[in-house]
Amino acid sequence: MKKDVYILSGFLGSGKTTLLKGLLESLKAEGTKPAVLMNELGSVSIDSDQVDEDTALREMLDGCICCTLSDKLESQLQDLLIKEDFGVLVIETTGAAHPVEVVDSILSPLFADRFHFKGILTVVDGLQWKERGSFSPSVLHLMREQIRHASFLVANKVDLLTEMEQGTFAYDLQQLNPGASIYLTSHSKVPVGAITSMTKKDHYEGGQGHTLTLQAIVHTFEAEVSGEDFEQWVHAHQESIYRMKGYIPLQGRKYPTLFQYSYGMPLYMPGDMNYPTNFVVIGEGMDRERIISSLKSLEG
Ligand SMILES: Nc1nc2c(ncn2[C@@H]2O[C@H](COP(=O)(O)OP(=O)(O)OP(=O)(O)O)[C@@H](O)[C@H]2O)c(=O)[nH]1
Repeated sequence: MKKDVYILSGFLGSGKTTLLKGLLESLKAEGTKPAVLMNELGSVSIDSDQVDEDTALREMLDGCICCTLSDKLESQLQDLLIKEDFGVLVIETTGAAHPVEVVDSILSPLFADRFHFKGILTVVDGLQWKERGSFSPSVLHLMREQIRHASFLVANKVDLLTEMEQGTFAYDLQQLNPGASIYLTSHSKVPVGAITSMTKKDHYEGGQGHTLTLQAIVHTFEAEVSGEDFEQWVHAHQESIYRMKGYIPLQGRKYPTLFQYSYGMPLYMPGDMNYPTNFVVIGEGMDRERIISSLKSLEG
């Protein structure tokens, strides 16, 4: 059975670890075995003490999961799958991470049959939000991105806001991400059922084309495809697709070819094994059925 994966995002100090602790307790109380992958920017882990010993934990220290550690993330995920018994995986990103880059690894063709990506939970600190004018434009941009891509928003630290400020806070978040569920909380207290039932709001599978909504589509090639046809397909779709990756069974090659595409750059790497021929595309405003049928039509 596929394991559910949640990505925990939110700016530094917003209340992610506080949310994680509560979430782990609630999952265990309802009989689900969680595992945690924790990323911290520093070389020493601080938050891992918050996870009890009977929860499988992997840590990625001294760098950000979304850039320098992205290869390591894949190996940590493999390791968890091989060695640990769990039903749900929670990945806590650093406050500086762009969550979409992490989604990218989860949606790796390697894990298409193993993980079910449930969505991004973003914790927002109400006080930080109120005083966001004091942050640099790049930090502000990151905060907005973390909010925009969430399936579920935890509007935290409302104990530090007046009622009027709480209303403005919720309104601002709704404006930035109208598709997300929003919970006003203090100490990140969210009922676990609200989180586990957020699948239907999951933007990453079968999204309905909201302009700010990212979708991921997975296609498994059932037959070989011509390299030339595939190249043309990529060219024709680069407007709406940000990221593509997967193992393509190209004609004339013994093993599927690893294909990577990001920011307009395609890259082909000859394969050396019979990897599953899963192909993942991530973009906005894509027509899922057309994408799948056009990929199928490449199979000769
Ligand atoms: N007043 C108040 N404090 C809170 C609330 N939620 C969390 N805190 C405190 O805020 C601090 C940061 O909380 P964490 O849960 O560690 O935040 P984080 O997002 O994991 O922090 P980083 O890992 O550094 O990014 C801690 O001291 C918490 O006790 C809240 O709702 N109200």
